[in-house]
Amino acid sequence: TGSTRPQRILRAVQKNATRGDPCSVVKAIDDYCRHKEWAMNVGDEKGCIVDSVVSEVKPTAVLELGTYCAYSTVRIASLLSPNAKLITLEFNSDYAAIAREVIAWAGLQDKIQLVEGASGEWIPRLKEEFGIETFDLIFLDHWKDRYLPDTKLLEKCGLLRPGTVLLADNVICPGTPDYLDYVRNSQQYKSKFFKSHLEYTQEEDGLEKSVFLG
Ligand SMILES: O=C(NCCCCCn1ccc2cnccc21)c1cc(-c2ccc(F)cc2)cc(O)c1O
Ligand SMILES: [Mg+2]
Repeated sequence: TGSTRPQRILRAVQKNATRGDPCSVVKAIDDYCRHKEWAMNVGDEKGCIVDSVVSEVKPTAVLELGTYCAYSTVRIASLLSPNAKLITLEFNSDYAAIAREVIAWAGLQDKIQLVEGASGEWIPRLKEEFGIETFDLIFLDHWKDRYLPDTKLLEKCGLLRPGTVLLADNVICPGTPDYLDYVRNSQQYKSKFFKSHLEYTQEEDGLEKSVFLG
């Protein structure tokens, strides 16, 4: 049996990136996925928008929903202050295993906690299991039909505070219409769309940045 796409991405990182150098890990994945085979990383174009939001928010507590091969995990964590922490949730255990190796190659295992499981099951447990009060930044990049229910669950669990930023990938492609409708029409959010393209393609996509107002 052959290798999987995540395994080939990890191999490209181990071949082309420098241990302990997150930027080289990000570049190795982008080069592989742009020139060899497409994969659902947020990618370099949308990644620059993610970078600018992280730099503006300066979060100390970050939640990522959807790790995949840890491309955005590494990209975000590399911008965090020394005491900041990132919790990333991955449902697929094969993806999680690869992600752990990519995170280790980047040398970011002390900043990142990878949790395996479903958002609906884990969000209610985050406060107790990880001593989290509220998150400063949440990156939504998991099942597109879970963005809205999980946002409501995060509200219900008291994991948002006035000023918490939700940054959502793929709001155009594959699309998250019910989530967009909610954050753009709710009095509890100030929402802004960042037009971009689907990773490594010319297809339209974008990120939605929504500030929770409380
Ligand atoms: O599906 C996408 N991502 C989600 C993957 C599965 C997440 C599973 N998961 C992880 C944590 C977690 C916690 N709870 C429950 C489930 C959970 C995705 C797809 C495309 C895409 C694909 C084909 C195409 F033609 C165009 C676009 C592009 C993207 O950028 C994407 O992100
Ligand atoms: Mg995505």
